[in-house]
Amino acid sequence: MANALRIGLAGLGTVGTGVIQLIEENSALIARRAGRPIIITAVTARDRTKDRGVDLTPYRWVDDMGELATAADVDVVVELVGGSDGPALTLARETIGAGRALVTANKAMIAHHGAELGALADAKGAPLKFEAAVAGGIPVIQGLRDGAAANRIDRVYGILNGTCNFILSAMERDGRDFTDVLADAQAKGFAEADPSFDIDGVDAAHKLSILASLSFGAEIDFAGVDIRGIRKIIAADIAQAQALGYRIRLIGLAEVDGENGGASLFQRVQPCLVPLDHPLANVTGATNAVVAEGNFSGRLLFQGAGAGDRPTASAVVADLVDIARKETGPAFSIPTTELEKLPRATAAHRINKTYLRMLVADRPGVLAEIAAAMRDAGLSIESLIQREVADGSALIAMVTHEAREQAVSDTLAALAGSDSLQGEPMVMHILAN
Ligand SMILES: NC(=O)C1=CN([C@@H]2O[C@H](COP(=O)(O)OP(=O)(O)OC[C@H]3O[C@@H](n4cnc5c(N)ncnc54)[C@H](O)[C@@H]3O)[C@@H](O)[C@H]2O)C=CC1
Ligand SMILES: N[C@@H](CC=O)C(=O)O
Ligand code: NA
Repeated sequence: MANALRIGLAGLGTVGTGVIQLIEENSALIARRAGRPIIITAVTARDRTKDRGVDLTPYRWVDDMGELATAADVDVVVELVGGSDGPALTLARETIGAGRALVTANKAMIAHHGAELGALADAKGAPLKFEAAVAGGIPVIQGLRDGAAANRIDRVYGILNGTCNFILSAMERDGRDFTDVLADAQAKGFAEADPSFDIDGVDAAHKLSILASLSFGAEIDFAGVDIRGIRKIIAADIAQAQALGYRIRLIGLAEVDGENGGASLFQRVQPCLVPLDHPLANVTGATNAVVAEGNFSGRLLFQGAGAGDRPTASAVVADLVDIARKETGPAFSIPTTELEKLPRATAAHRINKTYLRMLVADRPGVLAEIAAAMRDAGLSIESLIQREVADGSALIAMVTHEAREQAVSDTLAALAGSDSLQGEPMVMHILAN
């Protein structure tokens, strides 16, 4: 058998220890499929003495992470440290700069620096692979970059954050409290080091910007993602959504918009109401799902575990198998320097059905005031639930007919400052089938 592919592993947390376990447990199978053994030679993390439940004695411990970039006993660096900048980025630059392959699960780094790293990797002929960075164990990067390579894709969307999906589905199943479920997701290793990245939609936006680039051949534009997280969802939203025939999911959606004649890029992460008969409504727990619409393939649905040690390790090692087989090519779907810079699309013309939830003063005339604001903006109601929630307060939850986003903004602007409203209205779009 050919020479082993030798791995320098940076980061020994949830994903890093999963990679060690996978390479140990499936070594014979991996060697057969890769055409040569894949072995770990050197490892590094913050704390050498920590008990991680894996035996590190077969591997050379490296104190200075940067050493892996040029170490003589390393062919591929696997970066599982995290963080868009800092030591992960330095390691990535030095590794690729040295003409060496880099595998990473770091979506934050790819979303922010993918253009620079991809261009460097392409120029150096050094593989840069990041299957684990989007939707954990689901082979969606490979699916879009290779499997759907012959298609024009104009729309990609899905459930891209395991932590949020775990929280939303536990809240809907058990009526549990948000913070209580977040602690569970953290204990299972799903959440980011800073869980606000999950809850506030930033992690999903990192992934969406990478998916959009792969799907549309566009430059990554993370700063262009309109991001809303799940913090403002209350138990009543989940209950009302269910009563109206929906489930709430955090959805990332990217689309090539032709509204202004030329192509522009629309990217948004937001909680949406998903109709019960939509495939994404039944995606529960830390599962992710990505839908891509190819002009010849039709609708593709990728679904599987989006987070956690074993599924994420599966994606990391799949990248290593590709490198061992020398099946590489450019970092993105086309050479990085040829990715098109698409202008950002505006949203006012977009048409949605919309869920609006308002906490209001429970007194005569309030519903009429809301209805008048909606009428003036050209927004009509498809269904509505009103119930008293506390002395003097009522909750109104409604789904509108399809309307331009501008009509919803106009309605809310007309109601802003009204003393009938108690707190900010919650706005969520209905995901179209
Ligand atoms: N946990 C998950 O389910 C998934 C995580 N990812 C990504 O994988 C990467 C790793 O995530 P986890 O394993 O969950 O993180 P983690 O926090 O469990 O592990 C991070 C590891 O990096 C080491 N590290 C951090 N800063 C360091 C520094 N300055 N010097 C040396 N070592 C340092 C830590 O000691 C630890 O061993 C992140 O980029 C994350 O976004 C991607 C997909 C799924
Ligand atoms: N924190 C992320 C981990 C995987 O990317 C998530 O919850 O999806
Ligand atoms: Na993946």
